[in-house]
Amino acid sequence: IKMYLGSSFIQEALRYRAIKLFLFYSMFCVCSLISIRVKTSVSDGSVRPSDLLAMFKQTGPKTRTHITSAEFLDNTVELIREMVYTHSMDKPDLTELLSAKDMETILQVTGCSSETLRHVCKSDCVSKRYRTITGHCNNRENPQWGAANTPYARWLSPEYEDPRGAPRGWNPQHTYHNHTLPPVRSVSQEVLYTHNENISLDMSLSHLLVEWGQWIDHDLTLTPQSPSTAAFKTGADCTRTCSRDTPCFPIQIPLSDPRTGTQSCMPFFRSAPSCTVSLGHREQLNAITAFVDANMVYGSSDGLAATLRNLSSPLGLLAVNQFHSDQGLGFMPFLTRTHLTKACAFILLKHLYTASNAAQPIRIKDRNSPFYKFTVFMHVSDLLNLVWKILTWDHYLPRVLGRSANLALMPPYKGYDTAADPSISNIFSTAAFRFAHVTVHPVVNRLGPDYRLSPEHPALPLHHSLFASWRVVQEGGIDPVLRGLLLSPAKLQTADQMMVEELTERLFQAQGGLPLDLAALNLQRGRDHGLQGYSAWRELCGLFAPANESDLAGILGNVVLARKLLHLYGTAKNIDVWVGAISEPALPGGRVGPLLACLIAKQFKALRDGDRFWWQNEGVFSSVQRDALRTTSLSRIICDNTHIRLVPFDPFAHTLHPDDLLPCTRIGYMNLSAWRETDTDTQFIKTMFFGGLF
Ligand code: HEM
Repeated sequence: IKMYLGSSFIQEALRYRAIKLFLFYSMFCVCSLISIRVKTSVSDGSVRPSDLLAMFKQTGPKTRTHITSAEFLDNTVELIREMVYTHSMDKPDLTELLSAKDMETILQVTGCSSETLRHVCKSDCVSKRYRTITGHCNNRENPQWGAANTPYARWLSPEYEDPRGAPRGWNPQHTYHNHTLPPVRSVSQEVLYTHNENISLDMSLSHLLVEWGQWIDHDLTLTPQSPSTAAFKTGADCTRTCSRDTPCFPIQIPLSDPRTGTQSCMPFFRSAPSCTVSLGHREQLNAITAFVDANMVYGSSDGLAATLRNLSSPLGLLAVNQFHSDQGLGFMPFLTRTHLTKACAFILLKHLYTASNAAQPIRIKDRNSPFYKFTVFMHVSDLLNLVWKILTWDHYLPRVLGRSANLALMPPYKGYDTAADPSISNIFSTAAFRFAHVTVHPVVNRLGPDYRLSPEHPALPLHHSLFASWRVVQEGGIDPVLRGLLLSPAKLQTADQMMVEELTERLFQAQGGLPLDLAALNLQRGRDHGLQGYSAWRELCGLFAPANESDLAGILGNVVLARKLLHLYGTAKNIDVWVGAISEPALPGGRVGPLLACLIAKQFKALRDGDRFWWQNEGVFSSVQRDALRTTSLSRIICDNTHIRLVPFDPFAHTLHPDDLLPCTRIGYMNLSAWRETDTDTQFIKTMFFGGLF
């Protein structure tokens, strides 16, 4: 017989949690309002690296509403667990304690039921023809699949430190498979650390390929932090004791670390939880659509999409910056006040914005122009997201996976598969697609029109280029940077040169404050999301799990590295999956080993097969249009949207010498005549979208 807790018990928990949450958020507002540190930091040029990271993960109002509900739910569930907890009851299972009706009440009061509500999909001709900006209803039977503000998919269940979802390693003494987890910073120092000088180069790949990966990533994943973290940043976040009620999970600095003395830990804030109906384990959410739909250009919400468009014309073009241009070519506009949150927890951003004068263009000399967004690709119109896909699947992926792995893992397209869930998986965003962090070169070269280093704009160490969009405006526009990317090779990933110290020792340092460490962040993020260890992921991919040092040395092709990892982790089962995966030697012709190839291909295959609007799907384009699309090239895009007149035939391949470049006149155009519309089509669009106004 089931003994449920009963409604009054649940009501009590909800009431108590609501009050606590209210006080919690009010406290943030007060803390933030009295904080003059952030305000002044804008003008004196010292924004803390952790503030920049939070800005990096900045999200819109829809995401914030979702997170607030999810945190309320998370807190309530925890309170119920605490209230019924006894020592004999190790893992109170809520489904045993709550009736279906009580669960529904909890979901409703917290707001999670409306967040997880099934979307009703329209069936008019517009929805048959065009994707929604939020990604909903791409799959009509499962409208949430791939939509913005939905939880990441889990390909393997998470393993947290406790039923509530405490991150792995929360208690450093906690053992997994009879071993404790090493501090992430020790792994970063002992396995990943690489001097900036004398790094090996990948002489067959341009650095543009690496940047393309990051660009695509911004189309696929954005994991928000809890809004409440803004308030923690206003205090001495690193030294404060983080309790289970606070979303911080600082990265400890081991005694052997050169940072000891200046820093006792690095700030780290947990990813926000997401609303889940099952009240099971903690999940994280993707704030943007999963689909490769160029949402980093067009937005993932109707509100943002509208502000990014030039609504004064019927052409559906993007809005351009009214104050600055790249020698006649448009930059994206500055963010307006409406993009910024009114929520107290995001007051940090508000301070930054107010300080840089909302009504006026941000003074670009200010070197702190985080709200200034630009991209060379913005000149390109709606065809762009198709071009995106072709460049990614046909040009980028074969180089990352290697030709034969690409053929094996990405078989030819067979049509839209309604059973394929295109949602981004947690492992992909938290570990697999971060593989490219180890291919980032520590220097940003800027080249003049003749593709030679220009004395006017010398090469920059990477940390001087991050969050320095003002440089593009003041130091010659996008062209010198793009030429640099075209002619510079990528960094080669090797077992003894993993991640450059620009990223492990100087991340976001240029703005002041103690720098972050990207390797440590990746590892800690994996633990924050409860990702299982290396061996479990190998097994998921049908690869054998190493049982001892010689197995691991065999897989990694390197005894020293295997020994180092086992010295730190004790067992291959515990190796954080990101570091285990990047330690595997690359497959022939590719840049990743077997585990990463499996995980990356699985994700991209799901994105292709589970997208109703995939360009090869019957009925999306005519065969003439498909043939035209295949002739697209990144070189042509560069020629059409910059002042660059000499380009490589294949911009993802490394070009050794400027003499090997081709004039733009020799780069073919995509034939757009296949898109010429009939009068009926034009009339249809005018009526549907503009009510016949134009
Ligand atoms: C200069 C180069 C880069 C820098 C400075 C950089 C920095 C960062 C930082 C700070 C994070 C957040 C870390 C955390 O707190 O969890 C991150 C996340 C991530 N990065 Fe990079 N990254 C770079 C290049 C790349 C490239 C080339 C790729 C892929 C090809 C990539 C893929 C990702 C992914 C998938 C995430 C997770 C995003 C999310 O879910 O929100 N990054 N990166």
